[in-house]
Amino acid sequence: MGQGAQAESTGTWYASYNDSLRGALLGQTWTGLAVNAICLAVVLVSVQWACEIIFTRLWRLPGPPIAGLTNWYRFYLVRTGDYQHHLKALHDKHGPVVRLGPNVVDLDYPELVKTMYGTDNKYLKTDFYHNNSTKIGWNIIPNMFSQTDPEAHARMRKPVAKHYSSSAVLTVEPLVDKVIDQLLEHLDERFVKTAKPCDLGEWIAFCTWDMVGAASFSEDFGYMAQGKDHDGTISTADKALDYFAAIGQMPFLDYLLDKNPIKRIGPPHLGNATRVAIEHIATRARGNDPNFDPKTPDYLQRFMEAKETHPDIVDDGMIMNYVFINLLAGSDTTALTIRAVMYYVLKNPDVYRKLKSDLGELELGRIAQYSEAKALPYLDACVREAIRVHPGVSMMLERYAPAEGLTLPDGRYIPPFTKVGMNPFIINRNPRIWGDDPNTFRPERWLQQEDESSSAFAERIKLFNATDFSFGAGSRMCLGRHLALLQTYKIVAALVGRYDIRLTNPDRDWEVTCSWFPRQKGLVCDLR
Ligand code: HEM
Repeated sequence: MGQGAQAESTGTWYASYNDSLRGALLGQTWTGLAVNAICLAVVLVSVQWACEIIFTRLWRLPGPPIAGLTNWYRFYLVRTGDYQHHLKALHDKHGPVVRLGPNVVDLDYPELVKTMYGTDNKYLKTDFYHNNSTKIGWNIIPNMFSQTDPEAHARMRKPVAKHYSSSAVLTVEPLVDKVIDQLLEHLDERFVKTAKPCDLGEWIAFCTWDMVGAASFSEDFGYMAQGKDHDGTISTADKALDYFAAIGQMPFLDYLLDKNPIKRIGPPHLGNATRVAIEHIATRARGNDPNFDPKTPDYLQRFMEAKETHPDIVDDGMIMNYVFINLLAGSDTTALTIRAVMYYVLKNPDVYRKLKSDLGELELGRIAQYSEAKALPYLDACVREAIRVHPGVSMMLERYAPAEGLTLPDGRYIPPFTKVGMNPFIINRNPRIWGDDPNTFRPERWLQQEDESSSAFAERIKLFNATDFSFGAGSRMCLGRHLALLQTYKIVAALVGRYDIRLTNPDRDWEVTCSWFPRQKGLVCDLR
């Protein structure tokens, strides 16, 4: 090519490049619109970011410098699968206040539980919870867990709250008993008779999911019958909760991923569980549900009654929401709590011997009544201690600081609308409350010591109870805690009372991965 032709070609290319660039900058082409939108987004995010850094004055608070610049840091911590230990290490290094994001502070002040998680709704849930909303078509419907507006939340909670009280949960005890009975039969047949090692952790998950199905709509999901997660619901729920935990650190990402209106890039849906729930609601509404026995009302029945008594609040969508809360908030959390009790008891042979002899002496029968099991001080101590060292939610329960800000016990000030919170895993290890061995599983701490007066013991337990944060606190406290505890006490009593159980590999520690819930692997046991 001659020099003239080359210059002409370069000139043409330059002109066309110049045109598209101008077009892009003026927003006259699709590329231009996209470039402009991205630039605008970058500018807005940067301005917000700079304002947060400059005006919130949080830069004075301790924490990793990178956390002051971006939420990607806490997103990364959650994705490591070891969130709770990373956070504990940060608190050990920086003290009770750790800055986790540009506008996020994690606190370890048990004395502030009542202030921050009270019943006055001064500290509102943050947008961490938005992504837990139910998405139906284009509509995003907050459920009881994710609702951030206190009035709307109270309206949702009121029609069903009474059915989860400590006395009301006893009405579903017969449904729970049926499932525990099946668990024992399966363990006898599949593991005791064959002397094969049993992955007890897996069976506890099958059992709690079946139990939640039974308590919700009088029919289990068949996980124990099939001996596996036959429809993938359990693993899908795990994935969904891992997604919620990570995306909650940077909630806007949810609109680009799971709630993306053009192409959804989220965790898989709970297809089969949704189908089962809808089928049950439909057959119950038609009055031809073969599994339902009116003498033992289940939760679906209670929710349908709530539709009659509170027609302005409860419609079919809300019934679905209530059912899904039972499934999603109640199965994994309860399973990991039961596993935690079993693991710590089995890892500590003295504790195991003591619990077994206590249970043996009482002749509780094949399945103890909840009232009997709850009244056993050593079982109670084991359950409470396992929940303390291994709380089912090991994530910061995020709230916005109120308009007047928050003054910490040491005088430091947290400005309004900062995301503040406490994490049960950290609070449950605070040495000011739990003494000099907070990391040790020691059920005896819940019992009166030989040299301790009754009044001193009562004072100590009062302090423990006041800072007990494993189920949250105040008006947003866990709705299903009594249901979860009923299952936990009964199953642990049934397993330890009935079998001679040993860890197949007693020297091996289990693997725990934590995003929202600390999930465990490696509770493989020999049952006799
Ligand atoms: C051992 C098992 C469980 C643990 C450790 C647990 C833990 C928690 C925690 C820590 C919260 C407070 C979250 C926050 O304030 O940010 C919570 C809330 C909640 N939990 Fe549970 N939970 C368990 C079982 C259940 C069960 C069986 C249900 C079934 C109904 C349930 C339903 C709920 C609901 C509806 C809320 C939201 C309450 C509200 O905002 O009004 N949970 N849970």
